[in-house]
Amino acid sequence: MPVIEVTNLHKRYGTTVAVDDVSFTVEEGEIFGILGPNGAGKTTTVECIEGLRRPDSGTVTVLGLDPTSDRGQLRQVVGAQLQESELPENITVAEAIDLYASFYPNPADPAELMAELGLTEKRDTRFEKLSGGQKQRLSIALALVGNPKIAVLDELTTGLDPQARRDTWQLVEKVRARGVTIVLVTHFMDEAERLCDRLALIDGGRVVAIDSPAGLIGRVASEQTLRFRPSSPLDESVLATLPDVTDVTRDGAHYIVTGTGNLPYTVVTTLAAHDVVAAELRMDQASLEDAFVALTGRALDVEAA
Ligand SMILES: Nc1ncnc2c1ncn2[C@@H]1O[C@H](COP(=O)(O)OP(=O)(O)OP(=O)(O)O)[C@@H](O)[C@H]1O
Repeated sequence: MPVIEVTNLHKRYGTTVAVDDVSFTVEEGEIFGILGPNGAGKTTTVECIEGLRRPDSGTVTVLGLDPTSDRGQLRQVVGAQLQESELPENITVAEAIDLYASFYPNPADPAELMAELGLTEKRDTRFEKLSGGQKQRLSIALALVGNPKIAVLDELTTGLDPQARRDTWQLVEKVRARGVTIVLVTHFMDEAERLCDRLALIDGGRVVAIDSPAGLIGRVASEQTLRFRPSSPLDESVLATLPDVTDVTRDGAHYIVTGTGNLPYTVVTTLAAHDVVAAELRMDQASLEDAFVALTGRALDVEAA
């Protein structure tokens, strides 16, 4: 059953159309990504879901509520990550969590939440002294302190180093494992590919496609390429006649095999049957980025990365 339904959402700021026509549904328990370049309308869309902005037309329903008219009820069930500027610099981690817990009738246990988010050691540290990753973890804690059914996470890992990004991704998976539905706004392909069950590609205020990451990739490229150096000479026709193989070419000592299906398995087992080992084996597969370029006709602008 969908927990969020967005239908023909349209929102403009003066003459700027931020969201032209966006429709999607989010199912209970999934991580739903909203992926698109800067200015695509992602934040405006989730702000309409959070009741922070009123759509000019179209409808948004969240757990049966209208986010604008039922904002009070909505805040009890939707946890939003707060912007950094919303916290005073000298508040400590524990004070911030206690403060936000006081807004809710059935808040999470602050000590448990801090432990789960790896913040226990930082409980008495002031906000301004936290690292980027720690601030991010605190903002996730504040989004979860009300025990929401839905958490909206916007640009979660922007500005974080690679390790902190991976830690944050694990955290998001832990949150989902608790049964929280997650709406994740991002312009990072790897993040979307790793975390999202389904995602909406948004460009210019419109939905370009909605699918699983694998489904989106599969729409634009069903072929894979294997490159390797055979450990002993091999007749190309042995590979070229395999059912999954569409093409075999040579690049010096290397073979480049293109095909579909379970290509690596087919090729490696065939080589083994001829006592040949594939040395320096590398596989190239289309990525979400390739899918984005193919579906929108342009590369993702990552200036804010
Ligand atoms: N408060 C505002 N007033 C005027 N224009 C705005 C406002 N907020 C957003 N916009 C414009 O609306 C368009 C969509 O912005 P939005 O922030 O929703 O996109 P986004 O996909 O979240 O982008 P980003 O990844 O850069 O945050 C942009 O052209 C932006 O400049």
